[in-house]
This record gives sequence, C-alpha cells and structure tokens, in this order.
Amino acid sequence: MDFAIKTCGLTKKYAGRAAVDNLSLSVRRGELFALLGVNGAGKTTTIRMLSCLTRPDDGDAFLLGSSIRSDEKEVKKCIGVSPQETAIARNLSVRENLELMAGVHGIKKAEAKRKADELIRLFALEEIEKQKAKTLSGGWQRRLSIAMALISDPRILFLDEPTLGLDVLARRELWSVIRQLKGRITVILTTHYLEEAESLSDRICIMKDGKLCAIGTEKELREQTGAASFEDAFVYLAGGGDLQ
Ligand SMILES: Nc1ncnc2c1ncn2[C@@H]1O[C@H](COP(=O)(O)OP(=O)(O)OP(=O)(O)O)[C@@H](O)[C@H]1O
Repeated sequence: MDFAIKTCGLTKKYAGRAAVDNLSLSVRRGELFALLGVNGAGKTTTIRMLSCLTRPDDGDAFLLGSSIRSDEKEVKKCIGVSPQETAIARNLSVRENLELMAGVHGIKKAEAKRKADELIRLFALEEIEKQKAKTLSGGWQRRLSIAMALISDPRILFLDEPTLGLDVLARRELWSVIRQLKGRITVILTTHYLEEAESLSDRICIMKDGKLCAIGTEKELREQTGAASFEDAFVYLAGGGDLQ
C-alpha cells in the first residue's frame, strides 16, 4: 500500500497530560481522511505535529516517507495548511494574498502570477480577485485560505475545521470546492460537522482523549457499532459507548 502519511506511536503531552496518545495510523495517497472527535480529543494537536508546527514528545510520523522529526524541510515542501484561524492578510486583495503566499514559498513572479490565475479559476474567485480580504464574508475568506494553502502545489493538504461557523449554504459551497481536490491530493480534514465527514471523506478516524478509538469508512463505522445513523455511531464511539 502506498501511504501518504504513516504515524507510529505519535504522542504529545502538555503538563504531563497526553493531548495525543500513542497514535498510529496510515492515510493512503489521494485519500480524503477526516479526523473527528469531541472538543479536546487531540485533532488540532495531531495536525500541528504532522505539519511540523509542534514537536512530538514521542513517536514519529512519515509524510511521503519523510520523518517529521528528522526531515522537517522535506515535510514542509510537500504540505499545505489551512489553519482554523485563517491566515490571510486582511488589507491585501485576494490576488495579492495568493501572490504573497507564492513569494513566501520562493516562487518567482511570473510563475506566482500563473499559479494565482489557476487558483482564482479553480476556486471561482474571478469576481472578487481585486477585493480586499477583510471585505469578504467568512465563507469566501475560508475559500481564499484554502486556495493559498494550495499555491505551492502541496501533495498533502491539512484543513482544520474548514467550515467552522459558516452558514449552511457557504458550507455546501466549500464542500464542492473540497470535492474538486479529491483524488488529486491527499486531504486531512478536521471537523465537528458529522455530515461533512460523512459527505466528503473516504475514511474517518474518531479520536477520544488523544487516542484513536475507531477508523474506517462511514459505513464500516455504522456497521461496527450496529448504529442506524452515522451520528449514533459517533455518539457510541466518541461518547460513553451507549446506544440509546
Ligand atoms: N498549547 C497547549 N498548551 C496546553 N494544552 C494544550 C495546548 N494545545 C492543546 N492542549 C490541550 O490538548 C488537548 C487536545 O487539544 P486539541 O486542540 O488538539 O483538541 P481538538 O480535538 O482539536 O479540540 P477542538 O475540537 O476543541 O479544536 C486539550 O486538552 C487541550 O486543552
């Protein structure tokens, strides 16, 4: 099996308490993989370790074969991150944000323009490309943030709660943007919206207290718990193991 990500006993502790506890899992190339769990389950800490923003206390993870411990430079070359708090420059336009991010990655001007053109088309940003980012709605800011994370042509993209706080229409629009990426690159998505994981992902990992407590397709997780709906399966797995 050709893995994009393989974690081996990945562990992070804060004040002696494990935020991520001995996490071992594999994500296939081209897979859209969702990390689910209640608040504090360890999803963001996992993404932060995989994107080299936080160093693990124990264990390791390999992204396209490169270790987050010893090959940080290689790992950073192959990833894009759209964090929970969108990291856009509010006073710059949509196009300027994209070109600025290209510059951060050392992409030359002509190439940066070509890449910005391509992403503006892919994310349907044409009509707002000259608009300052601060004037955009939350949904369009998230869309821009994802486009920015793709400017370096990453092979693995991390989306941390991409639709948090968006209205249902903006969320659905963003889903169709995320669907366009399916199969092209590996996407790791964290979300609290169960229907988002259900609708978008190939496989789902449910975390609880920093540990992996279940992994599989939505159907497999339902079958494993004997639940009628995915929500019931999630409540069973991430909650107290009680099916009401
Ligand atoms: N920088 C930090 N310092 C201390 N504790 C932290 C830090 N970051 C995370 N934690 C703790 O680690 C645990 C896991 O947090 P994490 O943010 O990874 O969970 P999460 O699943 O992403 O939660 P949420 O769904 O609320 O975003 C929590 O108990 C949190 O309080």
